Amino acid sequence: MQQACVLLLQDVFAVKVKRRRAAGQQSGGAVLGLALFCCRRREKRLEEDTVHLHNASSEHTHTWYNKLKELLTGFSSRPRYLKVFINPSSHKKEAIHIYREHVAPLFKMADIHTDITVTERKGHALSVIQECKLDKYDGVVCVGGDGSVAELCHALVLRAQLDANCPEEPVKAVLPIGIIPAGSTDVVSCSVHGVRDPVTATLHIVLGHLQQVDMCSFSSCGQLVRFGFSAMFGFGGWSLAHAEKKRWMSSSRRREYALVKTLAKLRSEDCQLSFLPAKKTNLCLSGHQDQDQVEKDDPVSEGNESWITKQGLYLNISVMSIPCLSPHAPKGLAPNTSLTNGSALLITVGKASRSEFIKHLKRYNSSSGQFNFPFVETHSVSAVKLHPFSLAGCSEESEEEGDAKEAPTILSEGVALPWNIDGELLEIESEVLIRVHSRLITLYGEEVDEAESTTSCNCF
Ligand SMILES: Nc1ncnc2c1ncn2[C@@H]1O[C@H](COP(=O)(O)OP(=O)(O)OP(=O)(O)O)[C@@H](O)[C@H]1O
Repeated sequence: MQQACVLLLQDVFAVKVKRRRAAGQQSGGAVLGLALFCCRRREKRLEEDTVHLHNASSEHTHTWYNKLKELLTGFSSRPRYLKVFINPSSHKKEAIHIYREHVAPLFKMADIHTDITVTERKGHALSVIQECKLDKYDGVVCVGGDGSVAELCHALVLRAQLDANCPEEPVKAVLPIGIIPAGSTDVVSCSVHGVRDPVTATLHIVLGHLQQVDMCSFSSCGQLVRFGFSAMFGFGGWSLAHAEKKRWMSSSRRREYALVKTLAKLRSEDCQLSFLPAKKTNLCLSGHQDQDQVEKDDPVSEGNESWITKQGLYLNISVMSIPCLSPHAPKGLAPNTSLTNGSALLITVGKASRSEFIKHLKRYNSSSGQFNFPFVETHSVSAVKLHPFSLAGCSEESEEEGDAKEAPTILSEGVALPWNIDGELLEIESEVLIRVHSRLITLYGEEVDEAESTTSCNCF
């Protein structure tokens, strides 16, 4: 006996008339009914499925076909024409293959037309976005890793700002972005899909699932550096700087090498850190406070803004406006950070011994508790100012346990320090101002609480 099932039209992305055809026959043939191409959910994964409706009457079949087509074109968020960027150099150089194999067939089935650019160098996508006519497209698709995604998101927001002739304030990007993961970590893709899966990502695009997402602006000396989702300073910046020197290694080996090297030369940065607590919810997930840090508890008002300022030695400072989920950190580098609440999670890691710091890092890979250390603080913020001093708590030479607690040594003035902004290395000399901008960009996907964990990090 056949089982009845319910298929929601919102999950259907194409309808075709089925005909009986002889081998090699291109057209005509007796009508057999309809095929509905739809999406099925398996936890966070979206999978393609087909439902067959049998009916030998050509008239009935075409009545159903025309009505279903009309209903499907009524979904206004579904794209018809997409600008696609493919980074052929991402991760294992599989982006073009991933696009051809998993993405293009679904776009074709859903009657989505594409205009494809295979990027040739860093900054290529940015220059195309700056010059092309955007209003003919319904969305942009990025096939690549986090660096490519960050470049495109930055490009679209910058373009919106230029088009609006509004240099002072960020302007919401006019086109949504679909992200087909082809990188090594893919935290932005994981944060809106919950899995690193090109089919899931494509089906979110095809079905027009739109998710608004907060972004940050990063500026220094009054100049915009870029728009992005996350930044790490200290351990995260140095680790990326070490990794970039070994581009010839595979990305997993490079990441492991950089982690080990940065841990061996664990250093803390002497900084003045100011932040603007997010309105209403100033989440302090751990509540722990480093006693050695000089803290001005009373907020200092600048205009209508009340900044809290601290000074001290930090092993790492992260600011993340999205949860940064990945298979390595299923709950995210910034767990419970909503994509749309207009705030970011500030995570500060103060002085700690190497073994304590490793314990903190390892907990990202398991379930929780990564903030339950006396040297870790978290705050929900809407802006952060980070002023590194030329004095740095530095233990570059020694590799003994507890190095990071040693006395600071003096670095020369004007030294540019590494920042990891969305996985891209930026070297910045002076104070950096980070502001969170609510719902600055729209991504194809949805809010998810946790990523599917397919790998475990064996770096330690
Ligand atoms: N043809 C190309 N050759 C070299 N670099 C490119 C090319 N096209 C784009 N890029 C640049 O490569 C950088 C990294 O790209 P991407 O993040 O996609 O790959 P990845 O670094 O291997 O992945 P992940 O960040 O996940 O490790 C981006 O800044 C992008 O601008």
